[in-house]
Amino acid sequence: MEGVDYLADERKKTEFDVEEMKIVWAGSRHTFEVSDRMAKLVANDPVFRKDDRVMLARKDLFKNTLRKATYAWKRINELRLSEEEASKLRSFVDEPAFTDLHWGMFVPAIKGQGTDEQQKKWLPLAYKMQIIGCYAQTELGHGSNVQGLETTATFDPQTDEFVIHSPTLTSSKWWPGGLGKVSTHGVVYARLILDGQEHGIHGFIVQLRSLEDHRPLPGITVADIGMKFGSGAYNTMDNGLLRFDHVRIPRDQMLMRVSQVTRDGKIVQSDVPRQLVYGTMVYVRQTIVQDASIALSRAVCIATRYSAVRRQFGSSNGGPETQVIDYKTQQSRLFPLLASAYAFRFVGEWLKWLYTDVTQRLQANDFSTLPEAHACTAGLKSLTTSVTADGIEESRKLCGGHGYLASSGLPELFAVYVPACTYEGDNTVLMLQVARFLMKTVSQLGSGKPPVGTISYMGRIEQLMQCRCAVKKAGDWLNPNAVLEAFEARAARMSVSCAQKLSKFSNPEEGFAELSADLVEAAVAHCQLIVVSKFFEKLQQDIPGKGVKRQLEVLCGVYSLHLLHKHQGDFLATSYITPKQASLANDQLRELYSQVRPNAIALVDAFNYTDHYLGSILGCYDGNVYPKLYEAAWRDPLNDSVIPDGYEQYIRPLLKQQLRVAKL
Ligand SMILES: Cc1cc2nc3c(=O)[nH]c(=O)nc-3n(C[C@H](O)[C@H](O)[C@H](O)COP(=O)(O)OP(=O)(O)OC[C@H]3O[C@@H](n4cnc5c(N)ncnc54)[C@H](O)[C@@H]3O)c2cc1C
Repeated sequence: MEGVDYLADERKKTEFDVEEMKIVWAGSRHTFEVSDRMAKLVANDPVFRKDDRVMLARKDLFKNTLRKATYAWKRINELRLSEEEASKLRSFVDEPAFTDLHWGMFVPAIKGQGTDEQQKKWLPLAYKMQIIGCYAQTELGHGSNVQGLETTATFDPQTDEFVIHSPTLTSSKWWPGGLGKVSTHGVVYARLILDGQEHGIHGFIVQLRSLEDHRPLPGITVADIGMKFGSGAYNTMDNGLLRFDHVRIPRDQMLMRVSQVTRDGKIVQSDVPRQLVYGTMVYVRQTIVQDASIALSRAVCIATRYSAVRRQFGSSNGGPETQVIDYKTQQSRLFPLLASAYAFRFVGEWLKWLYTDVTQRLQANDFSTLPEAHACTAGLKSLTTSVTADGIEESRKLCGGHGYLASSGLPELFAVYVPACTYEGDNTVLMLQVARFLMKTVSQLGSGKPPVGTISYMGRIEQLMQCRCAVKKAGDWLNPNAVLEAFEARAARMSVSCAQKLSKFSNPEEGFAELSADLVEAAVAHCQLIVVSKFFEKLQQDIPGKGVKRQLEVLCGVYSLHLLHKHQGDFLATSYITPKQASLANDQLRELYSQVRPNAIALVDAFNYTDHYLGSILGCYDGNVYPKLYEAAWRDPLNDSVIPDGYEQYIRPLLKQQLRVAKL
């Protein structure tokens, strides 16, 4: 039945002001209004339809993406949208496309690494999309280890040019999004060679295709790298391969904000500090953390709504069966993910602030907080994307068999999201960077240089090594100080334990390699502490709206206590808590699940996602799941005919025992 809200009873149970929670989730009333307007604009425009995406063959899929991206650009111009509105509109189109790399990597690379003249020359062209750019760093044989890249940029003083060359097969650029079929230009990373001497990896703006007929320029071989994981998903993107055969570019196309090559082929450092480049990295990683909260909240919204619709067992006297959301096992899998989505939203918001703070400090030549900010963004990128990828898959399982249908939206969401664990830094490699920072911090304790920002708890190391948990009853775990101290003591003790083990090795690098798995665990503990503490900080703000703050307190409790329960081995092994206190934490966690239950639907409604954006029959707002699943099945191309194509050729000969004469 159209217009009936099958989740209305659930919505009546809500104990807080959902409209106010929408503002909290969006970050501000202004952001909420912009998002709401852009989401509806996209949802109501048939060009942005995406329910057929998983069934399209690659070429049709790609052409359709080109159409959507170009049409979106047309609408952005027609409606004179601001940068904020345009970026929201693109995100609600919800389809990976060359534009993501153009706006997300190519433009920021020129802004961050180009001189003022270079920015003046290239940015206006990029802003109007008169050129389309990609970010070409990774090679077939080299990804995480950027210093191992093989592409060369050799300066030719005779012609005042760089010669860009791919000396081996493994030096072929491999993966850059937008490169395969669309980009006209790329920021290409290559090994700088001056007078036979190597000078490290630098970025170069290289034109790849003709602006007249789109053909690759002489010396350039470029193509798509082929189908990727899943249907639809990231296959809308033309990730590409690229080889250079002695391609010449003018000297002024090396990005020279930090290092410059002079006319006579000398390298000089500009007065711009090298550390400025890290500012861009902090920016990109904070957007990844924001995206993690969005992807996780989408999956959780689908799983929560469907869990309230789906019923199994427990019928008495012919009454309805039990809603699966009422099973404690379902709650213990689902509600921590719901709480994580909110936790990541708030830590992402804080990272945005951190980026502004870092930028201002860099401009004032203050680099003191940079190592901490760098470690913190690397760690949070790694933590939030890993949890989100696993959380989307868990949400799929929470939807039982129907979660496996493409129309649930979850398989495609997983396939499109999971590479976030790899790009912009492999998650394990990033956690190892955090671990290095932690080990350095521990080694400097007592040197008179107090740890700052998210690592400042290490300044209280003596207290954190000795203190014991004071919890006596389950309710004591609601005290933020008790929870924070538990996470601080665990993180500090794990780091110190690693440092002690490391000190036994005569060669520290060998020790680091040997202990790397333990070091990653210590880094994860540190990053979980950051998320927990930022959630508590959020709760200290003035949060208006009936019952809104109360719900967030419950979610914060769920987030922290589920981590404590899941990692209780760490907390017990570091002797901060006793088995009895671990058990009390779990009792409190169960109690919190009961408090989330009546509000679960409203908590996912607060994300304010349109049915178009969710792209899931199981997650639709009205909960009218079954008729929609039934209708969707009939729309599958296999159901175009009752008798399938291939019946005469294969099924009939099989059934009639005529395989010897069949044309197979
Ligand atoms: C969808 C997608 C889009 C991409 N887009 C772009 C793009 O636009 N531009 C671009 O330049 N690149 C792009 N990339 C490439 C991406 O940045 C790299 O894949 C990424 O940096 C990881 O590098 P890798 O593939 O070499 O992995 P590897 O480093 O080879 O990882 C393989 C395994 O080795 C482990 N490992 C590696 N080093 C260490 C170590 N020191 N210690 C312990 N373990 C280690 C990793 O944890 C992993 O388990 C994209 C990749 C994907 C999947």
